[in-house]
Amino acid sequence: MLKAVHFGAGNIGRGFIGYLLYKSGYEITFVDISKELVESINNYKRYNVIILKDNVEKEEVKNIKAIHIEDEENLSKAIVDADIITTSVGANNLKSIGKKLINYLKIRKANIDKPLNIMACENALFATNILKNSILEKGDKDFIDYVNQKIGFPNTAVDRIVPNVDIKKELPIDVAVEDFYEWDIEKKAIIGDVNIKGAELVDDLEPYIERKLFLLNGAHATTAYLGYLKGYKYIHEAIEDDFIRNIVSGMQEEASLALSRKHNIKKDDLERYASKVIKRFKSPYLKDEVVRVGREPTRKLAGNDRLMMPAKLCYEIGVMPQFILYGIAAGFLFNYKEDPKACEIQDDIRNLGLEKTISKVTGLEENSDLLQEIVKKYKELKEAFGKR
Ligand SMILES: NC(=O)C1=CN([C@@H]2O[C@H](COP(=O)(O)OP(=O)(O)OC[C@H]3O[C@@H](n4cnc5c(N)ncnc54)[C@H](O)[C@@H]3O)[C@@H](O)[C@H]2O)C=CC1
Ligand SMILES: O=P(O)(O)OC[C@H]1O[C@](O)(CO)[C@@H](O)[C@@H]1O
Repeated sequence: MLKAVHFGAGNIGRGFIGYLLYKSGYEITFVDISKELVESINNYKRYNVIILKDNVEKEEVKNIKAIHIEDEENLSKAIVDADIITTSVGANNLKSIGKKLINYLKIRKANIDKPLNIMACENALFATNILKNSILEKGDKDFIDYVNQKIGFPNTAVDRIVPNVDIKKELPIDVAVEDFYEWDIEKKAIIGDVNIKGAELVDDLEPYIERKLFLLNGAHATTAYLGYLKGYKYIHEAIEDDFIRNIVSGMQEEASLALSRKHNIKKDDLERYASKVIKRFKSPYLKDEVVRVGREPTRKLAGNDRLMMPAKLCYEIGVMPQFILYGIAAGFLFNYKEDPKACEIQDDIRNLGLEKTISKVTGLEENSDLLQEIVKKYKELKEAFGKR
């Protein structure tokens, strides 16, 4: 049986990547930092994926086990035997995974000679490259040659909304997911074969990653930050608010203009994709909390992420992205106390001032047009809704 090692046994790990790997005939070894989650997986040796729609479906995932990230002996064995390694740990945790993989890949090099593909499945542009660079950065020539010849590092775009929804579960590790999913994998970077049911191998991945990161994740973050500001708990409630939906659709139009210019994608293809995303947000089954979708705002408001990237692309073609900037401004008003990164931004606004904080998070110059527009929109939104 084909063997997969997956780092990050969370929502996406179990609800999407693990689900499709199992359906493709892989035996899955999950690796996680949570001892409780590792014990739970080894205790039950299976879990259910609950597909949230009008007639809820349940699909079982079996042939699984789990290893704790510090269990060096078993992790080493799993890496040596693996046919595929995937991650869904959060883009900010990729570098630490890469560093851990170095020694295990050196042991693999000395013991086995079969192709291996490593794929990061994160909401970030070219996340697999981040992982690959952290594996190679201190390597000697022999190791670098081995990695470049024997290991494929395809980038991916992963899309399935997997909320932390509170529903009746048979097992504590069951996971509830939206009905939709899309997994695009960079064909040219694969070594040997990767056959995953439901995943699509694409020649040019960049348009897929940027379309998803801007039109889904960017729209999602905009809905989340404005929804939080107006006191909504769930995405499906916030997207029904006309003021919010108007800004979200406007930001999708701006991002679509940038995408169509950069990747020569037909406008009506992007419009169809964008309106399907809004329909997905409206699903009342997901009960997706705005504070999950808006989590870690320092990452989501950063210069290389889902809002600033399309904003800069618009500005470069002479368009001031008014709606995208409302989403970014709302992100700086996201003062959710349970989110350490949201608290970091609010502390900085108090200590450094608004303009310095926006510059620190987004990478924009303080005197830039985009930053000054964000400041204006921040003040407008705060005046109108900032009572929280
Ligand atoms: N939840 C969703 O709807 C989607 C999430 N994603 C992306 O998938 C990734 C994971 O997201 P979720 O599954 O929602 O988060 P999650 O928090 O449910 O799962 C992350 C898992 O990774 C584990 N983890 C964290 N650092 C680790 C490390 N250094 N070593 C091993 N395990 C580690 C955590 O213990 C947790 O179990 C993120 O990059 C996210 O952006 C992508 C598409 C959809
Ligand atoms: O996982 P992140 O990047 O923190 O943000 C959550 C986003 O990812 C998604 O899981 C979809 O990719 C959505 O739930 C949301 O847009």
